Amino acid sequence: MTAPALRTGLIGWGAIGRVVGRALADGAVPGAALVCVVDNRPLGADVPAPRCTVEQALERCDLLVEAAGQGLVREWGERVLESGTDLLIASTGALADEDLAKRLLDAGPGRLHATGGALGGLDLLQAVCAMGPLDEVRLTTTKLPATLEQPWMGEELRTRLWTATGPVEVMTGTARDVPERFPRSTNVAASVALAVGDPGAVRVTVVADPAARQTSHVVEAHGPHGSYRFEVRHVPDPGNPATSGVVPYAVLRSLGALTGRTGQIL
Ligand SMILES: NC(=O)C1=CN([C@@H]2O[C@H](COP(=O)(O)OP(=O)(O)OC[C@H]3O[C@@H](n4cnc5c(N)ncnc54)[C@H](OP(=O)(O)O)[C@@H]3O)[C@@H](O)[C@H]2O)C=CC1
Ligand SMILES: O=C([O-])CC(=O)C(=O)O
Repeated sequence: MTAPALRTGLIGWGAIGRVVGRALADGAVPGAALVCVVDNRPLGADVPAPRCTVEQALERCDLLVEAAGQGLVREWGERVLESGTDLLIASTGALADEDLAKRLLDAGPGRLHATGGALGGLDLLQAVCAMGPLDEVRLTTTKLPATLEQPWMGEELRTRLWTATGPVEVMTGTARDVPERFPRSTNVAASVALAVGDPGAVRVTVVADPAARQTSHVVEAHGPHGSYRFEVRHVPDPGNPATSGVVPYAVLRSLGALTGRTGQIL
């Protein structure tokens, strides 16, 4: 007998959500059925499932997929999990707030999951950390300047960003502070932190490069058991260049793993 399809709700009908929603409606993930879509904005005529509120989605769904932003995770994360609904998040940067991360990891009976998103190698880093802590973990993220401009930036940094003719370092910090400063662009830093178990241990450099037609993320780590380097270069989503085009497909892969699809690399 086949198990009933996981009733899946999607929060965020943007660059990630549209691809995920349409693929789910086309049956791309056997075992997951798109039930509803939540977004602040009008969804347009071609949305493949009814629009609803987060409260309504909690009544209708077994699993909510967050592709909206860190604010959604902050505002709704605990309520979703306490209602018994599972939550798969793209906006891992919300977990840079260690109090929130602890509350979400302790909450239930719903389970919290994070997609690997734009990064690879997190599974291996997690396995390595099970042998003991790493000595050093670094992430260097390079993106187009326009995707990195933030309201908190002063005149000097803003000018440096916009007049750059080559790579410009915009911020160095840890996975504790960087994802909050670039909430739509550096969730990957918090994802590395989730894999290694310590946001303060992940040194992050954010670089703006006007020639960066591809977004790059380089993770470097070493410790007593070995050295690791993962480098990815992604074509950005054409509608939202802060997001790499691969991310919705990473979310679909995560959904395939959650539904227990056979042959998955876990
Ligand atoms: N882990 C990873 O590797 C990555 C993670 N991300 C995360 O995924 C998020 C979504 O990315 P993307 O699809 O490109 O973003 P988009 O801005 O293209 O789409 C997000 C959509 O969600 C809506 N939204 C935001 N907040 C809420 C809310 N509280 N309730 C309902 N709808 C809401 C937005 O509406 P409005 O604009 O009106 O708020 C917008 O329509 C990013 O903000 C980022 O945090 C992105 C890329 C990679
Ligand atoms: O899509 C990417 O390359 C990464 C990204 O925006 C994020 O981590 O928030």
